[in-house]
Amino acid sequence: MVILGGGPGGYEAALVAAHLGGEVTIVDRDGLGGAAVLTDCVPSKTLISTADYMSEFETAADLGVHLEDGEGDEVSDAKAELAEVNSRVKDLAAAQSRDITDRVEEVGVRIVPGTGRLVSPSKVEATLADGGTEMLDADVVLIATGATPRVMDTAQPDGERILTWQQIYELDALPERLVVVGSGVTGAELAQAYLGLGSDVVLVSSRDRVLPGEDPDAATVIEDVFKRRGMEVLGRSRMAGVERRGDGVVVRLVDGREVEGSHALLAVGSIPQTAGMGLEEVGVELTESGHIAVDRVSRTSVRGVYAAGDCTGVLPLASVAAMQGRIAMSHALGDAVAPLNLGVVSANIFTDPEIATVGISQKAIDEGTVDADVVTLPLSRNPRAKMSGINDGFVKLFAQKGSGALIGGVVVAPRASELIFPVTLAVHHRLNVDQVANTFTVYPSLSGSIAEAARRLHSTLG
Ligand SMILES: Cc1cc2nc3c(=O)[nH]c(=O)nc-3n(C[C@H](O)[C@H](O)[C@H](O)COP(=O)(O)OP(=O)(O)OC[C@H]3O[C@@H](n4cnc5c(N)ncnc54)[C@H](O)[C@@H]3O)c2cc1C
Ligand SMILES: NC(=O)c1ccc[n+]([C@@H]2O[C@H](COP(=O)([O-])OP(=O)(O)OC[C@H]3O[C@@H](n4cnc5c(N)ncnc54)[C@H](O)[C@@H]3O)[C@@H](O)[C@H]2O)c1
Repeated sequence: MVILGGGPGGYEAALVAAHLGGEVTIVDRDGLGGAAVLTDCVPSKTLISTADYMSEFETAADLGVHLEDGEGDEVSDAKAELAEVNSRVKDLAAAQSRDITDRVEEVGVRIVPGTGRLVSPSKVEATLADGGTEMLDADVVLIATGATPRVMDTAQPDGERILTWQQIYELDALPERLVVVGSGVTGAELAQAYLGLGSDVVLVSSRDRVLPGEDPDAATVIEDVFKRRGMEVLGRSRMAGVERRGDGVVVRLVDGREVEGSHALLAVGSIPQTAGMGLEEVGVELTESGHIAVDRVSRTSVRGVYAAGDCTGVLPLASVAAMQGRIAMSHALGDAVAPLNLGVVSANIFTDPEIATVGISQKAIDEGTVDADVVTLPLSRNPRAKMSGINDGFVKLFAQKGSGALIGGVVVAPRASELIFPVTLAVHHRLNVDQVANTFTVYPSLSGSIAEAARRLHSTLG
């Protein structure tokens, strides 16, 4: 088995293939763990952990805690040393990459540092990082080369003041005024992170509201929190371009307005890394957007060539990339395999509060493609939330009409990423609302609201 790309799609596949007895080689350009570990998921969540920690100081007084400086004067703010924060982020990412390298090497996987391209369905040429090339024979090839930030001709990153999300960890001082362009998940998460760290932040959002692809109630909560904490959110504002001016940057909008800042962060989406790799020459079908077309067991249009992760555009999450990679290897090696089921994927947006989702969406219900009952409980009525000073957030559950099977849910809360698991378990195993409602929860706990929402849905049955 030859795997191109050592991100979650590639390395998780390698582990499964090795356990199933395959002889596995990974060709990887940037380091194991991929963009997920080195520049995207892991660094952003580590940065956000520092920002979250700092926002605890802002609400400390509400819980009766007053912070003093050395002279006994009350202070309400902590200060982030960005150089220290970024050095922790990069060390942590590098350590995680090393851990993954050790894990795959322990099970006998060979790692070839370099760039791979397909010569035929059974041959991969690796241009080696330390010079030269190597031809690798393969019974099975897995392409897991990920995606890279989309860059516009009129908005070229310079790595100093005009930055992609992969370049921000080189900053050694906090941007005074950061203009974040794009209010998808990447833009929203990082805009709030820098706000929490102490920057002035302007969020340029091309749509009516932030997080356009997400649950509208959840996005409304987040936009309100952003504004309340002092972020300037420019709705219906599309960037035309960005340039350096004096000591700062100017983001030009298509309607002629200009937004000035000390730095700009571009978060306007990603493009798949599928060009120049011999894919089309070998007959691998690409979609219009340049993604590799795959089925639910990760097969491409060419026998023996599989693809997983962001290069497929199925659902750009590390967890989905890993699952696609594992499925590909199990399928190729003849092990039992269940096709990918996107209906049970749980995802989380690491804003404060977090937004976690699983299963069907509010949009599917509103559009009439799913017939479901909905109950939403604000967290402000939950006893544990009151004790902890949590005012924003809710639990929303979707139950299939008639059967009462739980088919989806949204949790907006601190650590919603942890709270969504019982809902995911219920959706995955098609538990009905009564089974969830009659399960013990700790008193007092935020998860009590999940059981309570299920209890309310009981009244809609039959
Ligand atoms: C800012 C940000 C935050 C995110 N946060 C989360 C999160 O919290 N949770 C989550 O689930 N997802 C998150 N994601 C999404 C997640 O990072 C991706 O879905 C994930 O990285 C996809 O994994 P992958 O294996 O497909 O590719 P990648 O992680 O991109 O890895 C691909 C690897 O392939 C290598 N490569 C590319 N071309 C070649 C070639 N020709 N030859 C050899 N090697 C090659 C690259 O160097 C890289 O090492 C985030 C994304 C962004 C942008
Ligand atoms: N916590 C997580 O799991 C996490 C975090 C980040 C990203 N991701 C994954 O990556 C995917 C992509 O997210 P993303 O936010 O990087 O990209 P995206 O494509 O979802 O969002 C980009 C946003 O930029 C806007 N945009 C594009 N051009 C613009 C312009 N000229 N001016 C202003 N706005 C413009 C788009 O309208 C869009 O809303 C997510 O759907 C998610 O699957 C996951």
